[in-house]
Amino acid sequence: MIELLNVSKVFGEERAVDGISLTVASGELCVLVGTSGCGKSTTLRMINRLIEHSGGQILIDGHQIRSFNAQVLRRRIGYAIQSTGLFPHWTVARNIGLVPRLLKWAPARVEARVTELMELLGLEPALFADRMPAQLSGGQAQRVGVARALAADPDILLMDEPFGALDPITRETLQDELLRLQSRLRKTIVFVTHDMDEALKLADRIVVMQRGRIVQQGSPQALLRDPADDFVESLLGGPDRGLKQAALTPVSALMQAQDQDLPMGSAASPSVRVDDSLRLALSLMLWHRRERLTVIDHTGRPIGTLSLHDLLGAPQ
Ligand SMILES: Nc1ncnc2c1ncn2[C@@H]1O[C@H](COP(=O)(O)OP(=O)(O)OP(=O)(O)O)[C@@H](O)[C@H]1O
Repeated sequence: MIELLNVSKVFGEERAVDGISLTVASGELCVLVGTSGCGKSTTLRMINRLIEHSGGQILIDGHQIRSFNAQVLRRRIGYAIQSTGLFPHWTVARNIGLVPRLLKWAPARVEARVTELMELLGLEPALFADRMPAQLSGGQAQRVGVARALAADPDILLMDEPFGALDPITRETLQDELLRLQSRLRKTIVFVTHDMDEALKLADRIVVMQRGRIVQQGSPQALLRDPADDFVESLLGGPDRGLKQAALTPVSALMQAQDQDLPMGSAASPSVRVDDSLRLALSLMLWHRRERLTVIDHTGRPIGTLSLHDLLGAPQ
């Protein structure tokens, strides 16, 4: 668990972070979001003491971070950044094994861990272990950066715009992989982005910052339902909010199950999977000009229907 209690950071005359309080529970994925210069990266970097806080307290599992040696603390916390920070003259394998080597793991254990992580991140070891960072695409380099952050199996992961420089498709793939990894590893993650769609997709909890302060925090659904002010509402996309909310809700939330003896779509009627989003369902209705879709399970078996009427009746 990470706790920030009334934390500030002053650079010269500027209060980059101005008295923020925040608790990130174990296993939670917390996303800090806000416009450029609002203090997101500074907040993140205070947690692993790359930047020392000027006021307040930061605790990890109940202990003040200042009670730890800064280097020891940093080796306990994974850190992935947009520019990857890979050493250009080291191979991929050597880059990933950095922290375990610093922790003096036996070479065979480091090697096994590097191979395990490369497989976990979809980087075939035989193909990539001996490559240099310059021989990687942006997406592959980001995977290496994430693998390196996970190398010593830290409980806490700090991620600063890790997918920021990627094309939308690669970015989405890596977001999906992060969610898949997180469902398995349950790390405590603080993730910084200025992209609200990324925040809505990834976060258990979103923390919106503005000029060094927290203006709102809550689940993606809670923010969409009830933005605290015009700033949060505009970050959330203003009138696009309805679609963003639909993107977060699965078809299963509103479908009418078949066993309720409701009229099914015809065999030729367009179908949507039960775990697809309501946004996709709406898009299919618009595309096919139909007010009703057949809902199928992952085997393709029809299990219910979803109508436009059901969609419009969705609770806010
Ligand atoms: N080392 C530093 N020295 C002086 N001022 C700094 C330093 N680091 C950050 N700042 C200032 O602190 C403020 C917050 O910066 P920070 O990098 O935390 O913002 P951010 O929300 O992460 O922005 P971005 O999305 O553009 O990265 C900015 O005004 C920045 O200029």
